[in-house]
Amino acid sequence: MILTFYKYQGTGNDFVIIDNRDGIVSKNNTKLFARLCDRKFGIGADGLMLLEQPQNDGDDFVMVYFNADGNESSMCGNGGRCLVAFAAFLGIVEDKATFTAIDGKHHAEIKDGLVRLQMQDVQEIEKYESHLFLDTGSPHHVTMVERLAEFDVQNMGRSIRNGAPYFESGSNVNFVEKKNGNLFAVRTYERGVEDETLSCGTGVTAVALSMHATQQVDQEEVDIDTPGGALKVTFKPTPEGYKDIFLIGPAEQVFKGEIEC
Ligand SMILES: N[C@@H](CCC[C@H](N)C(=O)O)C(=O)O
Repeated sequence: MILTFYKYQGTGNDFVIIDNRDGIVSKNNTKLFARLCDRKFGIGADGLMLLEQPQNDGDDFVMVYFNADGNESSMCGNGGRCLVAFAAFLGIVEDKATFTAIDGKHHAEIKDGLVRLQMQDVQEIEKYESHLFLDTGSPHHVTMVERLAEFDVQNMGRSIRNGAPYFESGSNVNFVEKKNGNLFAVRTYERGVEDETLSCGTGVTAVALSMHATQQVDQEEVDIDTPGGALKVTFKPTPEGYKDIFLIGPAEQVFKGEIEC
């Protein structure tokens, strides 16, 4: 079979996207997804997404996300932003979109060339001496470091991701350095990619909330520099947790192709 695919990137977090509204691809084809994401034997990507027919009232589409290892995983923030740009490219949406992903319903808007994606509310942030842990749709370990540019994200990230208390199910691991005011630099080790990626949307969302929760910042808007580009996170702190969380940044189509599978 010849499969048409699209390649997108959001601050360097890159994805293969397939329009699966007619169900041409089975969601259980882990081997195929891993091969398509392989940077030497396939197209190459941090993850793969299927855009599927909406199942719920008011939705424009369904997002199904797989990590580069081919396994379906939890929410991908940059992926969600890219899928909204893809839905606009297909003409499914104009400047506003509503879709369901594994963590529930999301609203998004395309404005001034950026995709503004609403993330799920976050009720709980676990604070430890050396780090924080929270779920922003995907699990994230957040730790402050000095000299982030020289930090060994690959080895430190891998050992935290595989160690206690995460073990096999794992966590994504974010290393953060405060730059100035409300600007932070972040590098992320992603589970399922098992490597540092150039950016992680749920990761920078976790960092922004963690920096607010630990009084590193008092604004309700945090700017994050990732190795792949700049993202912004806005939110409302309430006594019940963080609400109205938005992940804002660019998402662009890189190319379209066909592959035999
Ligand atoms: N790159 C993503 C996160 C993708 C999921 C993650 N690797 C996991 O399995 O938890 C993002 O932009 O949020």
